[in-house]
Amino acid sequence: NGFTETVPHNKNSRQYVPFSGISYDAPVSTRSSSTQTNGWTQGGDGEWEWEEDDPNFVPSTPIGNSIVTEFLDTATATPQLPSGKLKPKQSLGQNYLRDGNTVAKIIKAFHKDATIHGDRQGKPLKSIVELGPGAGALTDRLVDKYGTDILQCIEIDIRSIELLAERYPDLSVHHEDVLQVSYPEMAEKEGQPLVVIGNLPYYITSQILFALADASHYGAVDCATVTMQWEVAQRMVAPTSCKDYGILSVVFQTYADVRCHFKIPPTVFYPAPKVDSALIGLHFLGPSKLRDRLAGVSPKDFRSVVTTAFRQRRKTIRNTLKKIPGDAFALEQQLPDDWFSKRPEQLTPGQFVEVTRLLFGDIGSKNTNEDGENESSNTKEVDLGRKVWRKLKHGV
Ligand SMILES: C[S@@+](CC[C@H](N)C(=O)[O-])C[C@H]1O[C@@H](n2cnc3c(N)ncnc32)[C@H](O)[C@@H]1O
Repeated sequence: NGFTETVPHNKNSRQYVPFSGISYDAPVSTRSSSTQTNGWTQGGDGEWEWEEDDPNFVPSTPIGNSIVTEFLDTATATPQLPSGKLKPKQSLGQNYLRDGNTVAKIIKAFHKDATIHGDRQGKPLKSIVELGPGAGALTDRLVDKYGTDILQCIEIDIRSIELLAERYPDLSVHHEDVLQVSYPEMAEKEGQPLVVIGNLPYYITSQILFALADASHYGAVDCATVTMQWEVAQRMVAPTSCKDYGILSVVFQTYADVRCHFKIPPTVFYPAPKVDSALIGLHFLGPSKLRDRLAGVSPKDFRSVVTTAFRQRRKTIRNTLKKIPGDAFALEQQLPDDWFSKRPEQLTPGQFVEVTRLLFGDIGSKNTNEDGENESSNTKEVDLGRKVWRKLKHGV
């Protein structure tokens, strides 16, 4: 499929063509150059902290009723924030969309993602999930466009639940922590994969994305159109050998086709965050294509290799891989010499898959019964795992 790169017999003789599943709707004008800003911290080993999103994020504007009212006065054609009822809570990452044009652009991009891009072409649009509807900036447009029957929302803030219940009595809004949601169960109930949209709370962006990746093991989520910090978006789409290339790039470029729709300035949010944002479209491959792309390796093993490698960004692959228990002999014998001397950011997602395969073998080869016999040589039957990327404490 153009992604997996197998190691040739003569290990020094082959050209490796990096996979690129990335596309841009619009040219992306700037790349961040700083490694210290925008709410991401970089550890002493050079790796960005991806488990706890955005630890330093502080909304720039003090929060109060008067500001909400002022905003209502000045932004007539924009999403409505009911004065006094829904004061933004920084602790819940509440930066409401206040600009009608941006909402319209997001909905347009979502519609494309949900009906045209990836494998969605020709598939009916039947089950939309909005993450964090808040005061309903996106919800209003979604209800206008698709009605309440095929839309459901997940929101942790009871004030939003009450507000939306008043506004849309027929709309299903689950009062739930988005990190605890079981997407496979939701999709099973719906009888089809979900399409997801959300202006995400930035303090948990990558955890939400990792939960979606796990859900894709079960074909529970087809696509997601979501906002995130510009820096995080850059990491999602970064090509190999770029400074932003890291765990998020390798994982999501393996699991999905990733698209950066457009950049979003802070001014369209209330309160305005200190950072730019981006709208990203993800089309998950689903279990069958993902298994092909993973060339039979287990996502858990893949995770070990990728996270260990990027935890020691400065080290060469040879030194990093010493730390991973696995078939070091097979690796030493078969891995091309020039791969050993590379640093993790120089390995394509496909090369990470190949390194994992050499170290750990494929899922089918490990699936033995008590007598040591192979129970299933067909890797297509093997479960890819329910909690590989999301934290153990999250979800069921
Ligand atoms: C950036 S705001 C977006 C609000 C609205 N969709 C908009 O665009 O104006 C993020 C929303 O996610 C909600 N939220 C934060 N943490 C959440 C969680 N763990 N589970 C569910 N919703 C959460 C917040 O309450 C808030 O409504």
